[in-house]
Amino acid sequence: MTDIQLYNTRTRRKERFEPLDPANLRMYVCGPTVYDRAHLGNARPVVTFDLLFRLLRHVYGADRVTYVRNFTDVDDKINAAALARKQAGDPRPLEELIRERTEETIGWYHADMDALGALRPSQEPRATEFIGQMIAMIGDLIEKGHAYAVEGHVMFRVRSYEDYGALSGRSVDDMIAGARVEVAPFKEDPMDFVLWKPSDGDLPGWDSPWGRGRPGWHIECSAMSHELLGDSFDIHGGGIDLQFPHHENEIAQSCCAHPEGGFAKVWMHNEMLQVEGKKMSKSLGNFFTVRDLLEQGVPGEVIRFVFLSTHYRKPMDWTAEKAREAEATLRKWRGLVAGIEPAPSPAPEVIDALSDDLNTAGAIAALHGLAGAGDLAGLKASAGLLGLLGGKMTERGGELTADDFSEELGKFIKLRAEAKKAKDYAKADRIRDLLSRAGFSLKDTPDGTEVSIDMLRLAQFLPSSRHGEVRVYVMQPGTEEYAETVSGVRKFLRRELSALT
Ligand SMILES: Nc1ncnc2c1ncn2[C@@H]1O[C@H](COP(=O)(O)OP(=O)(O)OP(=O)(O)O)[C@@H](O)[C@H]1O
Ligand SMILES: [Zn+2]
Repeated sequence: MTDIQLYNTRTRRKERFEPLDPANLRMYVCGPTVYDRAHLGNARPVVTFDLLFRLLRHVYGADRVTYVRNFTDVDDKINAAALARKQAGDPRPLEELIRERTEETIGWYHADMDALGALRPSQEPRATEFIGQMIAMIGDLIEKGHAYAVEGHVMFRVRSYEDYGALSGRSVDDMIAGARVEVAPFKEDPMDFVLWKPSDGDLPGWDSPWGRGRPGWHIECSAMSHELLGDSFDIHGGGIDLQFPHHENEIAQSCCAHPEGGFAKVWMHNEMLQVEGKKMSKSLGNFFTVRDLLEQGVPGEVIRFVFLSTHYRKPMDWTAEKAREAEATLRKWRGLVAGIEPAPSPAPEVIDALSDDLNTAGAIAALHGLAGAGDLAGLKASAGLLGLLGGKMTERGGELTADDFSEELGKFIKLRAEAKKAKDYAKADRIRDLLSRAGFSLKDTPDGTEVSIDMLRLAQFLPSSRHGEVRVYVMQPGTEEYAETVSGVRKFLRRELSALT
């Protein structure tokens, strides 16, 4: 059995990983609050823990690893986003706007993370589906003296848990000094944090022994991980920004509610994606989204490769130069392995590197070694373990060109020219607009009208879900999607043509 070493934030050293139950490995990773598109920083834990998931599946067996990553779909940021829409004049009830917002965001998240080659976790629980378990856990904490109800709130009594701060290696008093703790008159102690809070008006709320309200953020993860993974599980992950207070609070809640279990054995944290030395974050406004990059034509596989080039515990920047180098390497390797059957197993040096606390830079160096030595079957199998070179080619959009529709487009251009000549500018504009809806833009030049095609617009325009936003980047001539896209667009153009004439 391969020996896996992982750095445990809690003990602050690399440890030999020993599963609690080798037949049932369990990992929980804090997922996104679904109120907006994921920024590039949010993708870093996804790629990091996807890689760990793949490694564990390889070493222990694919059906022996359970990976849970939650969606936080009840949160004040979501409420604020929905409220903004309502204030902008949307007549629908807030509840409906909230649901629409979270559904939409989860769809975006899946599409973007799929594009990075991340496997879907085994389970993706939504907080709103586990409110009952949260209420039960909070009730239990009150009974055990670790929490108190006050003014419609339930607060966790931090001083009741002796080991509070162990994960960060700091005392409660140091943490108070360094943190922005919310002062509320009803708190027994400034460190106490919210387990439950009242909801008034049309804010989302559930009935509870403490009145109509909603859970605090931290209790969500404690309740969901307990429900799905039990009192003790192997690995808990997330970004280092969550270490305090979120993970300290999760530990306090879970260990006080279930003192018989050990909660998470290994704590793993990815470092931050930075912009000029600062964490990329929504609140600082220094972010761009995964979707922005995909739209610029950067293949998801390139984004993944750039992440993997830096060790997950080191801060990193995104640069266009890194993306260019990654793309050149991937293209070269794809050229080499085309048509080659992958070896039955990844190369030992690649497995060894990954097993050393996910030494991805070492693994990539080993891939270069395999390519250099001409071991192409080994290269293909080993790259697969890193989630690279698999499946379809992640080509830039653009294989599909306006030439594919030259017959139909020619007719539109002719009709538009005729309309202009007859001074029917409304009709000429209508033709331009309907083409632009499908992603075609027209440019008049002295030599005639040039047509260019915006792949993303085109993919979004097509109604079928097979043509989701991501697909377009993986479309190649000769594939089924390609043929479907061409015929879908052609149908639309013909229908509009016959309506015009
Ligand atoms: N710049 C970053 N680099 C790496 N990981 C990050 C970064 N920003 C957030 N994360 C991680 O992304 C995951 C999702 O976090 P969450 O949804 O709470 O982010 P957010 O609140 O939208 O982001 P922000 O911190 O920008 O407000 C968490 O695991 C978090 O640690
Ligand atoms: Zn969490």
